[in-house]
Amino acid sequence: MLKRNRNLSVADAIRTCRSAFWGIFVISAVLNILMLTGPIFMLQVYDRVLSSSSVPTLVVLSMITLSLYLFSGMLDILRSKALLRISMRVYTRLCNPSLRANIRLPVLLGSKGSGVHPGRDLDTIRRFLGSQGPASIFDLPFMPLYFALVFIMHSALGYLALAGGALIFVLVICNEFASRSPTKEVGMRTAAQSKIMDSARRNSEVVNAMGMLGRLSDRFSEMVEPYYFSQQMATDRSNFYSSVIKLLRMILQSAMLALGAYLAIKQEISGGVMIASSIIMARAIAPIEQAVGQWPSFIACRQAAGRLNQVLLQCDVDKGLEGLPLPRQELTVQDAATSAPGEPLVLLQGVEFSLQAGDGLGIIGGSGSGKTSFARALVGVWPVLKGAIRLDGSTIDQWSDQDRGRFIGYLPQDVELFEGTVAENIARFDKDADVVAIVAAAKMAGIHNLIAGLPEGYNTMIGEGGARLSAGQRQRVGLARALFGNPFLVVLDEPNSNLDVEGEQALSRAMMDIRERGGIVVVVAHRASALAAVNKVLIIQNGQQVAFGDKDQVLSNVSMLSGSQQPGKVVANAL
Ligand SMILES: Nc1ncnc2c1ncn2[C@@H]1O[C@H](COP(=O)(O)OP(=O)(O)OP(=O)(O)O)[C@@H](O)[C@H]1O
Repeated sequence: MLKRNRNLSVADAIRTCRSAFWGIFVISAVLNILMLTGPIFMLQVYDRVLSSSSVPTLVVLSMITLSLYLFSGMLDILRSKALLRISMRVYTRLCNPSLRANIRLPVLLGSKGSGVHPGRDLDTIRRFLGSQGPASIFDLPFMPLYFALVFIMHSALGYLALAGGALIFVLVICNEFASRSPTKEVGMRTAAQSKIMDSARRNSEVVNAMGMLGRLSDRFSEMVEPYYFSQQMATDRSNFYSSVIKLLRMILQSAMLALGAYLAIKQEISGGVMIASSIIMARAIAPIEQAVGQWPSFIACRQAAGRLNQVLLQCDVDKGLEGLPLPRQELTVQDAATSAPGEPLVLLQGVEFSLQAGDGLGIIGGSGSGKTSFARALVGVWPVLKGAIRLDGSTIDQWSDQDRGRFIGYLPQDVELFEGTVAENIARFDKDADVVAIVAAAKMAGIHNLIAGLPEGYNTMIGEGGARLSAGQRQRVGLARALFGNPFLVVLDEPNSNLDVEGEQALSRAMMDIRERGGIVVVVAHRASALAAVNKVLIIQNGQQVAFGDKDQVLSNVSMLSGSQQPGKVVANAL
């Protein structure tokens, strides 16, 4: 069945909790009605109990009030629990798309995406949704209820409450505008700081060996000051508005009491109404005050949601169709040009050739000529700006992510292994991988005996990035990973840079195996030995294709040009 994948947006994920949000809305409605328990109790005590001096009435009223308080306490706990569950559900729904976006970002945006952290943004959203922030937002729609009640008590009290409420509302809007940009700035600066931290940690050996610690710390310190400044500005502004609103609330409450007392003196309202209206007023303003307190996290959540949405949308590039037949016959490159993701500069262009099943291509060229760029375009991680790269007529992006992994094997220049066991790395972390296939890939890469000699064989943990293996071992595990599952197209970028003679022989054998089973192997080479198992050669210089054809012919042409009789030397010259 052909199926189109699509990333979930933050709104989609929140929408899946629609019924839970309705539940919270109903709980909030009941809670807000129950909030009137205190003022009504006070009203009754003043106007009924004191005037009648009836102790039984006081006891009954107290019992009812206590029950209502307990009930509202339970509802409050229920609402907090529901919010926590919603936050976890949204988090779980977006966890995988965010992780995928995180992995795709560098390939799509290059260095431009380095400040974007989908995981961190998702965490910000989760924390806000699980906090009391949404609860205070849910309380806001019930404010008119309190104002209406104050109006019912006396219109003068109602107008005063309304004027106070409007003033506070204006302050909330000012707070929103004042906090928006510093909060955004804080987010950006935090991301920049973690970037430095991450890169220093990743390159810790270089930093320690060459005494770069001090200089990196200085660089980090230079970033701390502006970070503190924006953080301080965001907090200062938010605190300022919270304090002003708090002050206003206190003034308003006393003003309500004063106006109530005046009206009571004039015998327009009772003493109970005077107290109750002041309490209701405080209750009406409480959600605004809470919302202002939660405002920085609300803005941070909204900005994180906006960023995450954009990233999820941008990374929704799995336009492939599941179930498209896998390629088996040919690779065609038509006047292809490529550049690094997110970079405008074209790094390689005018590449044109085609290979049939069973072919092996060696790519040679000087340093920085564009070989790796082409290898990346070939496996679909760098964009094809012009022309096309097709496998059996289809461009790589026409296959779904998952299917692509079934016909592409790639060994990058920096091998990039993952924390896990040798077997997991070879099997590309496929939990259902067949052990026989893992061992077959290892044997093909000539590393089976070496793995068997490790302390726990295939179950040996190799550490972060394969740190517990030697460079040559890493390269061969990477080769086995590229060969795993017998992919149709295997692209190897300088696979022999760390190999000994035995390793190079295993590599040549593996390349021959690929060709014999009807696959296509492409190898980027600096050393002539890597060309032993190929029948075609492509020469790239200065970001352009210089020659393509049968190995012997291309090498002898270059040989004639350079006047050398030895193909090995010719290759070296071509590099
Ligand atoms: N991520 C990147 N962003 C911008 N430019 C890049 C990026 N990666 C490589 N380049 C540039 O692209 C050009 C080709 O680089 P590439 O890595 O393809 O060369 P290469 O032929 O593989 O070199 P080498 O043999 O040294 O590995 C170089 O000029 C390099 O500076």
